[in-house]
Amino acid sequence: MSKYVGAIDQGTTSTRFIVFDKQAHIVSLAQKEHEQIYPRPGWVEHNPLEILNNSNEVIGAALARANLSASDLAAVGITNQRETTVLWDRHSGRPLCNALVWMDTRTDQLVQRFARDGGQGRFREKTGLPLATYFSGLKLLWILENVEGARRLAEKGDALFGNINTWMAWNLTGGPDGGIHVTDVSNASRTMLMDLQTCTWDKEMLEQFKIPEACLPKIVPSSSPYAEITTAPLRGTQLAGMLGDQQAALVGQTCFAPGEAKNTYGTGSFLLMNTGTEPVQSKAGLLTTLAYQFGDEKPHYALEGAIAITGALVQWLRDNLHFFDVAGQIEPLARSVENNGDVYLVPAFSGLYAPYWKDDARGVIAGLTRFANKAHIARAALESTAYQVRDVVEAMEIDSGIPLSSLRTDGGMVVNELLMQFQSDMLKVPVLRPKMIETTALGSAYAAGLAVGYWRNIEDLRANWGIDKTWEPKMPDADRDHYYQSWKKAVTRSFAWVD
Ligand SMILES: Nc1ncnc2c1ncn2[C@@H]1O[C@H](COP(=O)(O)OP(=O)(O)O)[C@@H](O)[C@H]1O
Ligand SMILES: O=P(O)(O)OC[C@H](O)CO
Repeated sequence: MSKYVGAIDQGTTSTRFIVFDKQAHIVSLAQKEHEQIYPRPGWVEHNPLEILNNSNEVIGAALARANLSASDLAAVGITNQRETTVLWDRHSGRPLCNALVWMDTRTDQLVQRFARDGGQGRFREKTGLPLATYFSGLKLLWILENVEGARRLAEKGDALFGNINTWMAWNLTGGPDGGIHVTDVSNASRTMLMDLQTCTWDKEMLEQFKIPEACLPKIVPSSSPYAEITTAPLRGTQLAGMLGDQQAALVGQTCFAPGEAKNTYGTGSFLLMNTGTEPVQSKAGLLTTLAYQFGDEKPHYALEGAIAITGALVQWLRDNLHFFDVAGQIEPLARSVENNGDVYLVPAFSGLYAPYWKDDARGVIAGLTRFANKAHIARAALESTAYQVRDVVEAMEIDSGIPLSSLRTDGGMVVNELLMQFQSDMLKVPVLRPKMIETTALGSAYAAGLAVGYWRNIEDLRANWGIDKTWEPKMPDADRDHYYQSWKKAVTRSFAWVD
Protein backbone atom coordinates (compact mmCIF):
# COMPACT_ATOMS: atom_id res chain seq x y z
CA MET A 1 0.00 0.00 0.00
CA SER A 2 1.35 3.45 -0.94
CA LYS A 3 2.14 5.80 1.90
CA TYR A 4 -0.06 8.81 1.15
CA VAL A 5 -3.24 10.18 -0.44
CA GLY A 6 -3.43 13.31 -2.61
CA ALA A 7 -6.16 15.95 -2.97
CA ILE A 8 -6.70 18.53 -5.69
CA ASP A 9 -8.58 21.43 -4.09
CA GLN A 10 -9.83 23.72 -6.86
CA GLY A 11 -11.30 26.75 -5.04
CA THR A 12 -12.73 30.06 -6.21
CA THR A 13 -9.49 31.96 -5.66
CA SER A 14 -6.82 29.31 -5.94
CA THR A 15 -5.89 25.71 -6.64
CA ARG A 16 -4.02 23.59 -4.10
CA PHE A 17 -2.56 20.12 -4.21
CA ILE A 18 -2.08 18.57 -0.79
CA VAL A 19 -0.54 15.23 0.15
CA PHE A 20 -1.82 13.73 3.43
CA ASP A 21 -0.59 10.84 5.53
CA LYS A 22 -2.80 8.39 7.41
CA GLN A 23 -3.04 10.67 10.48
CA ALA A 24 -4.22 13.51 8.21
CA HIS A 25 -0.97 15.45 8.54
CA ILE A 26 0.08 17.54 5.56
CA VAL A 27 3.14 15.97 3.93
CA SER A 28 3.35 18.51 1.13
CA LEU A 29 1.34 21.41 -0.29
CA ALA A 30 1.51 23.77 -3.25
CA GLN A 31 -0.97 26.49 -4.17
CA LYS A 32 -1.56 28.99 -6.99
CA GLU A 33 -4.14 31.74 -7.49
CA HIS A 34 -5.91 32.21 -10.82
CA GLU A 35 -7.33 35.28 -12.51
CA GLN A 36 -10.79 36.55 -11.57
CA ILE A 37 -12.36 37.96 -14.73
CA TYR A 38 -15.08 40.62 -14.35
CA PRO A 39 -16.28 41.54 -17.87
CA ARG A 40 -19.32 43.53 -16.61
CA PRO A 41 -20.92 44.39 -13.27
CA GLY A 42 -22.24 41.15 -11.77
CA TRP A 43 -20.35 38.87 -14.19
CA VAL A 44 -17.54 36.67 -12.84
CA GLU A 45 -15.58 34.27 -15.02
CA HIS A 46 -12.62 31.89 -14.80
CA ASN A 47 -10.51 30.50 -17.62
CA PRO A 48 -10.87 26.68 -17.38
CA LEU A 49 -7.56 26.15 -19.21
CA GLU A 50 -5.72 28.36 -16.72
CA ILE A 51 -7.23 26.34 -13.89
CA LEU A 52 -6.10 23.12 -15.54
CA ASN A 53 -2.55 24.42 -16.03
CA ASN A 54 -2.40 25.66 -12.44
CA SER A 55 -3.58 22.31 -11.22
CA ASN A 56 -0.81 20.48 -13.11
CA GLU A 57 1.68 23.00 -11.81
CA VAL A 58 0.73 22.64 -8.14
CA ILE A 59 0.59 18.85 -8.37
CA GLY A 60 4.11 18.80 -9.82
CA ALA A 61 5.39 21.31 -7.26
CA ALA A 62 3.90 19.53 -4.23
CA LEU A 63 5.25 16.14 -5.32
CA ALA A 64 8.69 17.59 -6.05
CA ARG A 65 8.82 19.45 -2.72
CA ALA A 66 8.52 16.20 -0.77
CA ASN A 67 10.47 14.16 -3.29
CA LEU A 68 7.44 12.04 -4.14
CA SER A 69 6.14 10.38 -7.28
CA ALA A 70 2.69 9.17 -8.32
CA SER A 71 3.43 5.69 -6.99
CA ASP A 72 3.64 7.10 -3.44
CA LEU A 73 -0.07 7.94 -3.60
CA ALA A 74 -2.70 5.28 -2.91
CA ALA A 75 -5.37 7.47 -4.53
CA VAL A 76 -6.27 11.04 -5.44
CA GLY A 77 -9.49 12.96 -4.75
CA ILE A 78 -10.86 16.14 -6.31
CA THR A 79 -12.75 18.84 -4.46
CA ASN A 80 -13.97 21.97 -6.17
CA GLN A 81 -15.76 25.28 -6.12
CA ARG A 82 -19.30 24.18 -6.83
CA GLU A 83 -21.88 25.38 -9.43
CA THR A 84 -19.20 27.03 -11.63
CA THR A 85 -20.14 25.94 -15.13
CA VAL A 86 -17.99 24.81 -18.05
CA LEU A 87 -19.09 23.66 -21.51
CA TRP A 88 -16.36 22.27 -23.75
CA ASP A 89 -15.87 20.62 -27.12
CA ARG A 90 -15.37 16.90 -26.54
CA HIS A 91 -13.14 16.54 -29.64
CA SER A 92 -10.75 19.47 -29.16
CA GLY A 93 -11.06 19.73 -25.38
CA ARG A 94 -11.49 23.50 -25.71
CA PRO A 95 -14.07 25.32 -23.57
CA LEU A 96 -16.74 27.09 -25.65
CA CYS A 97 -16.41 30.13 -23.38
CA ASN A 98 -14.99 31.04 -19.98
CA ALA A 99 -16.46 29.28 -16.95
CA LEU A 100 -19.43 31.10 -15.40
CA VAL A 101 -18.50 31.31 -11.73
CA TRP A 102 -21.04 30.44 -9.02
CA MET A 103 -21.36 34.07 -7.86
CA ASP A 104 -22.01 35.41 -11.39
CA THR A 105 -25.45 37.03 -11.61
CA ARG A 106 -26.00 37.19 -15.39
CA THR A 107 -28.84 34.65 -15.18
CA ASP A 108 -31.06 37.08 -13.27
CA GLN A 109 -33.36 37.52 -16.30
CA LEU A 110 -33.71 33.75 -16.60
CA VAL A 111 -34.54 33.53 -12.90
CA GLN A 112 -37.28 36.11 -13.39
CA ARG A 113 -38.59 34.29 -16.45
CA PHE A 114 -38.97 30.99 -14.56
CA ALA A 115 -40.30 32.72 -11.44
CA ARG A 116 -43.07 34.29 -13.57
CA ASP A 117 -43.95 30.86 -14.96
CA GLY A 118 -44.48 29.60 -11.40
CA GLY A 119 -42.78 26.34 -10.46
CA GLN A 120 -40.63 27.78 -7.68
CA GLY A 121 -42.24 25.52 -5.03
CA ARG A 122 -42.08 22.42 -7.20
CA PHE A 123 -38.45 23.05 -8.22
CA ARG A 124 -37.47 23.47 -4.59
CA GLU A 125 -39.18 20.29 -3.49
CA LYS A 126 -37.42 18.26 -6.20
CA THR A 127 -33.98 19.82 -6.10
CA GLY A 128 -33.76 21.34 -2.60
CA LEU A 129 -32.82 24.71 -4.16
CA PRO A 130 -34.59 28.04 -4.65
CA LEU A 131 -34.66 29.70 -8.08
CA ALA A 132 -31.54 31.87 -7.95
CA THR A 133 -28.62 32.94 -10.12
CA TYR A 134 -26.33 30.71 -8.02
CA PHE A 135 -26.90 27.24 -9.49
CA SER A 136 -25.52 25.58 -12.64
CA GLY A 137 -28.67 24.69 -14.59
CA LEU A 138 -29.50 28.26 -15.57
CA LYS A 139 -25.82 29.10 -16.15
CA LEU A 140 -25.73 26.25 -18.67
CA LEU A 141 -28.96 27.50 -20.25
CA TRP A 142 -27.41 30.97 -20.55
CA ILE A 143 -24.43 29.50 -22.44
CA LEU A 144 -26.74 27.44 -24.69
CA GLU A 145 -28.73 30.58 -25.52
CA ASN A 146 -25.84 33.02 -25.88
CA VAL A 147 -22.75 31.22 -27.21
CA GLU A 148 -22.87 30.52 -30.91
CA GLY A 149 -23.14 26.85 -31.79
CA ALA A 150 -23.37 25.74 -28.15
CA ARG A 151 -26.88 24.30 -28.30
CA ARG A 152 -26.26 22.41 -31.53
CA LEU A 153 -23.07 20.81 -30.17
CA ALA A 154 -24.65 20.04 -26.77
CA GLU A 155 -27.66 18.34 -28.35
CA LYS A 156 -25.38 16.03 -30.33
CA GLY A 157 -23.24 15.29 -27.27
CA ASP A 158 -20.30 17.00 -28.98
CA ALA A 159 -20.13 19.61 -26.22
CA LEU A 160 -19.87 18.38 -22.63
CA PHE A 161 -21.16 20.15 -19.53
CA GLY A 162 -19.39 19.93 -16.22
CA ASN A 163 -18.65 21.68 -13.00
CA ILE A 164 -14.96 22.04 -12.26
CA ASN A 165 -14.71 18.50 -10.80
CA THR A 166 -16.04 17.04 -14.05
CA TRP A 167 -13.75 19.20 -16.17
CA MET A 168 -10.71 18.13 -14.11
CA ALA A 169 -11.64 14.43 -14.03
CA TRP A 170 -12.18 14.34 -17.81
CA ASN A 171 -8.81 15.95 -18.44
CA LEU A 172 -6.91 13.86 -15.88
CA THR A 173 -8.22 10.62 -17.36
CA GLY A 174 -7.48 11.23 -21.02
CA GLY A 175 -9.60 14.17 -22.22
CA PRO A 176 -10.64 13.60 -25.86
CA ASP A 177 -8.94 10.18 -25.71
CA GLY A 178 -11.38 8.42 -23.41
CA GLY A 179 -11.58 10.78 -20.41
CA ILE A 180 -14.42 9.88 -18.02
CA HIS A 181 -17.42 12.27 -18.06
CA VAL A 182 -18.75 12.00 -14.51
CA THR A 183 -19.87 14.11 -11.58
CA ASP A 184 -20.53 13.07 -8.01
CA VAL A 185 -23.86 13.37 -6.21
CA SER A 186 -22.75 16.34 -4.09
CA ASN A 187 -21.87 18.43 -7.15
CA ALA A 188 -24.85 17.21 -9.16
CA SER A 189 -27.16 18.38 -6.37
CA ARG A 190 -26.05 21.98 -7.06
CA THR A 191 -27.15 22.04 -10.70
CA MET A 192 -30.91 22.29 -9.98
CA LEU A 193 -31.24 19.45 -12.47
CA MET A 194 -30.97 16.47 -10.09
CA ASP A 195 -33.81 14.81 -8.23
CA LEU A 196 -32.68 14.76 -4.60
CA GLN A 197 -34.46 11.50 -3.78
CA THR A 198 -33.32 9.39 -6.73
CA CYS A 199 -29.96 11.10 -7.38
CA THR A 200 -30.64 11.04 -11.14
CA TRP A 201 -31.12 13.83 -13.69
CA ASP A 202 -34.71 14.95 -13.46
CA LYS A 203 -36.56 14.82 -16.80
CA GLU A 204 -38.99 17.60 -15.84
CA MET A 205 -36.22 20.00 -14.80
CA LEU A 206 -34.29 19.23 -18.02
CA GLU A 207 -37.42 19.93 -20.03
CA GLN A 208 -38.23 23.15 -18.13
CA PHE A 209 -34.70 24.52 -18.56
CA LYS A 210 -34.31 23.06 -22.09
CA ILE A 211 -31.10 21.24 -21.20
CA PRO A 212 -30.12 18.39 -23.56
CA GLU A 213 -29.31 15.25 -21.59
CA ALA A 214 -26.62 14.33 -24.15
CA CYS A 215 -24.23 16.92 -22.68
CA LEU A 216 -24.64 15.87 -19.03
CA PRO A 217 -22.14 13.74 -17.10
CA LYS A 218 -22.99 10.45 -15.41
CA ILE A 219 -23.79 10.85 -11.69
CA VAL A 220 -21.53 8.69 -9.50
CA PRO A 221 -20.88 8.29 -5.73
CA SER A 222 -18.42 10.65 -4.01
CA SER A 223 -16.07 7.83 -3.09
CA SER A 224 -15.33 5.09 -5.61
CA PRO A 225 -12.35 4.01 -7.76
CA TYR A 226 -13.52 5.89 -10.87
CA ALA A 227 -10.55 5.48 -13.22
CA GLU A 228 -6.78 5.59 -13.50
CA ILE A 229 -5.21 8.99 -14.11
CA THR A 230 -3.44 8.97 -17.48
CA THR A 231 -1.64 12.32 -17.44
CA ALA A 232 1.67 13.30 -15.84
CA PRO A 233 2.56 13.92 -13.05
CA LEU A 234 -0.13 11.65 -11.50
CA ARG A 235 -0.12 9.01 -14.25
CA GLY A 236 -1.08 5.57 -12.90
CA THR A 237 -2.80 6.83 -9.70
CA GLN A 238 -6.45 5.99 -8.98
CA LEU A 239 -8.88 8.88 -9.12
CA ALA A 240 -11.22 7.76 -6.34
CA GLY A 241 -12.86 10.74 -4.61
CA MET A 242 -14.98 13.68 -5.74
CA LEU A 243 -16.85 16.16 -3.52
CA GLY A 244 -18.06 19.73 -3.78
CA ASP A 245 -15.76 21.77 -1.56
CA GLN A 246 -18.28 22.56 1.16
CA GLN A 247 -19.42 18.97 1.43
CA ALA A 248 -15.74 17.96 1.45
CA ALA A 249 -15.16 20.22 4.46
CA LEU A 250 -18.08 18.52 6.24
CA VAL A 251 -16.34 15.18 5.64
CA GLY A 252 -12.92 16.61 6.56
CA GLN A 253 -14.41 17.81 9.86
CA THR A 254 -15.83 14.27 10.32
CA CYS A 255 -19.41 15.53 10.71
CA PHE A 256 -20.86 12.10 9.96
CA ALA A 257 -23.67 12.06 12.55
CA PRO A 258 -26.99 13.86 12.08
CA GLY A 259 -26.84 17.23 13.81
CA GLU A 260 -23.06 17.68 13.37
CA ALA A 261 -22.17 20.90 11.55
CA LYS A 262 -19.26 23.01 10.34
CA ASN A 263 -18.77 26.46 8.86
CA THR A 264 -16.13 27.14 6.21
CA TYR A 265 -14.91 30.74 5.86
CA GLY A 266 -13.44 31.21 2.35
CA THR A 267 -14.42 33.45 -0.56
CA GLY A 268 -17.95 32.92 0.70
CA SER A 269 -19.01 31.03 3.82
CA PHE A 270 -20.96 27.84 4.00
CA LEU A 271 -22.54 26.31 7.08
CA LEU A 272 -23.55 22.68 6.57
CA MET A 273 -25.34 20.38 8.99
CA ASN A 274 -25.54 16.63 8.37
CA THR A 275 -29.21 15.57 8.46
CA GLY A 276 -28.73 11.83 7.85
CA THR A 277 -30.04 9.67 5.01
CA GLU A 278 -33.25 11.58 4.28
CA PRO A 279 -33.43 15.09 2.78
CA VAL A 280 -34.96 17.74 5.08
CA GLN A 281 -36.85 20.56 3.33
CA SER A 282 -36.01 24.01 4.69
CA LYS A 283 -38.64 26.48 5.87
CA ALA A 284 -36.12 29.12 6.85
CA GLY A 285 -34.24 29.84 3.61
CA LEU A 286 -31.57 27.14 3.68
CA LEU A 287 -30.63 24.73 0.89
CA THR A 288 -31.18 20.99 0.99
CA THR A 289 -28.17 19.33 -0.54
CA LEU A 290 -26.44 15.99 -0.98
CA ALA A 291 -23.65 15.75 1.58
CA TYR A 292 -21.80 12.65 0.32
CA GLN A 293 -22.24 9.09 -0.81
CA PHE A 294 -19.53 6.58 0.02
CA GLY A 295 -19.50 3.67 -2.47
CA ASP A 296 -22.88 1.99 -2.68
CA GLU A 297 -23.99 3.13 0.79
CA LYS A 298 -27.08 5.33 1.09
CA PRO A 299 -26.37 9.00 0.38
CA HIS A 300 -26.24 11.44 3.29
CA TYR A 301 -27.95 14.82 3.08
CA ALA A 302 -27.26 18.23 4.61
CA LEU A 303 -28.95 21.54 5.24
CA GLU A 304 -26.77 24.40 4.04
CA GLY A 305 -26.60 28.11 4.75
CA ALA A 306 -24.68 29.52 1.76
CA ILE A 307 -23.27 33.06 2.05
CA ALA A 308 -21.83 34.45 -1.18
CA ILE A 309 -19.37 37.07 0.05
CA THR A 310 -17.15 36.90 3.14
CA GLY A 311 -13.42 36.50 2.35
CA ALA A 312 -14.17 38.05 -1.06
CA LEU A 313 -14.96 41.29 0.77
CA VAL A 314 -11.47 41.27 2.26
CA GLN A 315 -10.09 40.79 -1.25
CA TRP A 316 -12.26 43.66 -2.49
CA LEU A 317 -10.88 46.00 0.18
CA ARG A 318 -7.40 44.89 -0.85
CA ASP A 319 -7.77 44.95 -4.65
CA ASN A 320 -10.44 47.58 -5.37
CA LEU A 321 -10.00 50.04 -2.49
CA HIS A 322 -6.26 49.34 -1.87
CA PHE A 323 -6.74 49.34 1.92
CA PHE A 324 -3.84 46.91 2.38
CA ASP A 325 -1.53 44.67 0.34
CA VAL A 326 -2.25 41.24 1.81
CA ALA A 327 -5.45 39.87 3.34
CA GLY A 328 -3.86 39.27 6.76
CA GLN A 329 -3.31 43.01 7.20
CA ILE A 330 -7.02 43.55 7.69
CA GLU A 331 -6.72 42.31 11.28
CA PRO A 332 -4.26 44.92 12.62
CA LEU A 333 -6.13 47.63 10.69
CA ALA A 334 -9.47 46.60 12.21
CA ARG A 335 -7.90 46.27 15.67
CA SER A 336 -6.53 49.82 15.44
CA VAL A 337 -10.00 51.13 16.35
CA GLU A 338 -12.00 50.24 19.44
CA ASN A 339 -15.15 49.21 17.59
CA ASN A 340 -16.97 49.62 14.25
CA GLY A 341 -17.79 53.31 14.89
CA ASP A 342 -21.42 52.44 14.04
CA VAL A 343 -20.51 51.45 10.47
CA TYR A 344 -22.13 48.39 8.83
CA LEU A 345 -21.13 46.93 5.49
CA VAL A 346 -23.57 44.60 3.73
CA PRO A 347 -21.60 42.84 0.97
CA ALA A 348 -24.54 41.97 -1.29
CA PHE A 349 -22.26 42.01 -4.35
CA SER A 350 -24.07 39.03 -5.91
CA GLY A 351 -27.38 39.71 -4.24
CA LEU A 352 -27.93 38.02 -0.90
CA TYR A 353 -27.98 34.25 -0.57
CA ALA A 354 -29.20 32.38 2.54
CA PRO A 355 -31.45 33.00 4.29
CA TYR A 356 -32.65 36.02 2.25
CA TRP A 357 -32.36 34.93 -1.41
CA LYS A 358 -32.54 38.44 -2.83
CA ASP A 359 -31.03 38.54 -6.32
CA ASP A 360 -31.85 42.26 -6.54
CA ALA A 361 -29.89 43.30 -3.42
CA ARG A 362 -26.56 45.10 -3.84
CA GLY A 363 -23.82 46.14 -1.43
CA VAL A 364 -24.24 49.07 0.97
CA ILE A 365 -22.19 50.80 3.64
CA ALA A 366 -24.56 52.14 6.27
CA GLY A 367 -24.06 54.44 9.26
CA LEU A 368 -21.28 56.63 7.80
CA THR A 369 -20.47 59.86 9.65
CA ARG A 370 -17.47 62.22 9.54
CA PHE A 371 -16.09 60.16 12.43
CA ALA A 372 -15.77 56.97 10.34
CA ASN A 373 -12.40 56.09 8.83
CA LYS A 374 -10.75 53.30 6.87
CA ALA A 375 -10.22 51.17 9.96
CA HIS A 376 -13.91 51.31 10.88
CA ILE A 377 -14.81 50.13 7.39
CA ALA A 378 -12.27 47.30 7.65
CA ARG A 379 -13.76 46.32 11.00
CA ALA A 380 -17.30 46.50 9.61
CA ALA A 381 -16.18 44.26 6.74
CA LEU A 382 -14.87 41.59 9.11
CA GLU A 383 -17.95 41.86 11.30
CA SER A 384 -20.23 41.37 8.29
CA THR A 385 -18.94 37.82 8.03
CA ALA A 386 -19.92 37.06 11.63
CA TYR A 387 -23.38 38.63 11.27
CA GLN A 388 -24.08 36.70 8.08
CA VAL A 389 -23.06 33.49 9.82
CA ARG A 390 -25.43 34.30 12.67
CA ASP A 391 -28.22 34.81 10.09
CA VAL A 392 -27.73 31.27 8.78
CA VAL A 393 -27.21 29.73 12.23
CA GLU A 394 -30.60 31.11 13.30
CA ALA A 395 -32.18 29.61 10.17
CA MET A 396 -30.44 26.28 10.87
CA GLU A 397 -31.81 26.23 14.40
CA ILE A 398 -35.36 26.80 13.09
CA ASP A 399 -35.07 24.04 10.46
CA SER A 400 -33.27 21.44 12.53
CA GLY A 401 -34.83 22.22 15.91
CA ILE A 402 -31.31 21.72 17.34
CA PRO A 403 -29.76 24.70 19.17
CA LEU A 404 -26.13 25.20 18.22
CA SER A 405 -23.85 24.28 21.11
CA SER A 406 -20.55 25.16 19.43
CA LEU A 407 -19.30 25.89 15.91
CA ARG A 408 -16.56 23.94 14.10
CA THR A 409 -14.77 26.26 11.69
CA ASP A 410 -12.26 26.04 8.85
CA GLY A 411 -11.18 27.90 5.68
CA GLY A 412 -8.81 30.74 4.85
CA MET A 413 -10.37 33.35 7.17
CA VAL A 414 -10.13 31.39 10.43
CA VAL A 415 -6.57 32.59 11.00
CA ASN A 416 -8.22 35.92 11.83
CA GLU A 417 -8.52 35.89 15.62
CA LEU A 418 -10.52 39.14 15.82
CA LEU A 419 -13.14 37.56 13.57
CA MET A 420 -13.20 34.31 15.54
CA GLN A 421 -13.75 36.15 18.83
CA PHE A 422 -16.45 38.36 17.32
CA GLN A 423 -18.10 35.25 15.84
CA SER A 424 -18.24 33.61 19.25
CA ASP A 425 -19.66 36.84 20.72
CA MET A 426 -22.34 37.10 18.02
CA LEU A 427 -23.43 33.46 18.37
CA LYS A 428 -22.96 33.26 22.14
CA VAL A 429 -21.42 29.80 21.77
CA PRO A 430 -17.79 28.59 21.69
CA VAL A 431 -16.10 28.69 18.28
CA LEU A 432 -13.68 25.83 17.65
CA ARG A 433 -10.78 25.84 15.22
CA PRO A 434 -9.46 22.34 14.51
CA LYS A 435 -5.76 21.54 14.24
CA MET A 436 -6.23 20.87 10.55
CA ILE A 437 -7.93 23.77 8.75
CA GLU A 438 -7.36 22.39 5.24
CA THR A 439 -10.49 20.32 5.79
CA THR A 440 -11.76 20.77 2.25
CA ALA A 441 -8.78 19.01 0.71
CA LEU A 442 -8.77 16.52 3.58
CA GLY A 443 -12.42 15.61 2.93
CA SER A 444 -11.72 14.67 -0.66
CA ALA A 445 -8.57 12.79 0.39
CA TYR A 446 -10.77 10.88 2.87
CA ALA A 447 -13.28 10.07 0.10
CA ALA A 448 -10.48 8.81 -2.16
CA GLY A 449 -8.68 6.92 0.63
CA LEU A 450 -11.85 5.15 1.79
CA ALA A 451 -12.52 3.97 -1.77
CA VAL A 452 -9.19 2.14 -2.00
CA GLY A 453 -9.00 0.89 1.61
CA TYR A 454 -6.28 3.35 2.73
CA TRP A 455 -8.62 4.23 5.62
CA ARG A 456 -10.88 1.40 6.75
CA ASN A 457 -13.92 3.32 7.96
CA ILE A 458 -15.16 6.62 9.36
CA GLU A 459 -13.89 5.74 12.85
CA ASP A 460 -10.34 5.89 11.44
CA LEU A 461 -11.16 9.41 10.22
CA ARG A 462 -12.78 10.59 13.45
CA ALA A 463 -9.61 9.64 15.33
CA ASN A 464 -7.71 12.25 13.29
CA TRP A 465 -9.83 15.26 14.39
CA GLY A 466 -8.57 17.52 17.18
CA ILE A 467 -9.00 21.12 18.42
CA ASP A 468 -6.30 23.77 18.03
CA LYS A 469 -8.06 26.71 19.68
CA THR A 470 -11.44 27.65 21.21
CA TRP A 471 -12.96 31.13 21.53
CA GLU A 472 -15.56 31.66 24.28
CA PRO A 473 -18.24 34.38 24.11
CA LYS A 474 -17.48 37.34 26.34
CA MET A 475 -19.54 40.26 25.01
CA PRO A 476 -22.33 41.65 27.24
CA ASP A 477 -25.82 40.76 25.91
CA ALA A 478 -26.82 44.40 25.42
CA ASP A 479 -23.86 45.02 23.10
CA ARG A 480 -24.50 41.80 21.18
CA ASP A 481 -28.13 42.78 20.65
CA HIS A 482 -27.23 46.32 19.57
CA TYR A 483 -24.73 45.13 16.96
CA TYR A 484 -27.00 42.46 15.52
CA GLN A 485 -30.10 44.65 15.38
CA SER A 486 -28.14 47.38 13.59
CA TRP A 487 -26.88 44.75 11.13
CA LYS A 488 -30.45 43.58 10.42
CA LYS A 489 -31.42 47.19 9.75
CA ALA A 490 -28.49 47.65 7.37
CA VAL A 491 -29.44 44.45 5.52
CA THR A 492 -32.88 45.83 4.69
CA ARG A 493 -31.18 48.89 3.12
CA SER A 494 -29.51 46.63 0.52
CA PHE A 495 -32.79 45.15 -0.79
CA ALA A 496 -34.45 45.92 -4.14
CA TRP A 497 -31.56 47.91 -5.56
CA VAL A 498 -31.52 46.34 -9.04
CA ASP A 499 -34.66 47.25 -11.03
N1 LIG B 1 -6.10 36.95 7.83
C1 LIG B 1 -7.22 36.99 7.10
N2 LIG B 1 -8.30 37.68 7.55
C2 LIG B 1 -9.45 37.71 6.84
N3 LIG B 1 -9.61 37.09 5.66
C3 LIG B 1 -8.58 36.40 5.16
C4 LIG B 1 -7.34 36.31 5.85
N4 LIG B 1 -6.49 35.55 5.10
C5 LIG B 1 -7.20 35.17 4.00
N5 LIG B 1 -8.45 35.68 4.03
C6 LIG B 1 -9.52 35.48 3.03
O1 LIG B 1 -9.75 34.09 2.91
C7 LIG B 1 -10.11 33.76 1.57
C8 LIG B 1 -9.32 32.57 1.10
O2 LIG B 1 -9.74 31.46 1.82
P1 LIG B 1 -9.79 30.05 1.09
O3 LIG B 1 -10.40 29.11 2.08
O4 LIG B 1 -8.44 29.75 0.54
O5 LIG B 1 -10.80 30.41 -0.09
P2 LIG B 1 -11.38 29.63 -1.35
O6 LIG B 1 -11.40 28.17 -0.99
O7 LIG B 1 -12.73 30.23 -1.46
O8 LIG B 1 -10.53 29.93 -2.53
C9 LIG B 1 -9.84 34.97 0.73
O9 LIG B 1 -11.08 35.50 0.30
C10 LIG B 1 -9.12 35.96 1.65
O10 LIG B 1 -9.54 37.28 1.44
O1 LIG C 1 -14.22 27.89 -3.48
P1 LIG C 1 -14.90 28.33 -2.22
O2 LIG C 1 -14.30 27.78 -1.00
O3 LIG C 1 -15.12 29.79 -2.22
O4 LIG C 1 -16.37 27.66 -2.26
C1 LIG C 1 -17.29 28.07 -3.21
C2 LIG C 1 -18.56 27.27 -3.09
O5 LIG C 1 -18.38 25.93 -3.41
C3 LIG C 1 -19.65 27.87 -3.91
O6 LIG C 1 -20.85 27.17 -3.74
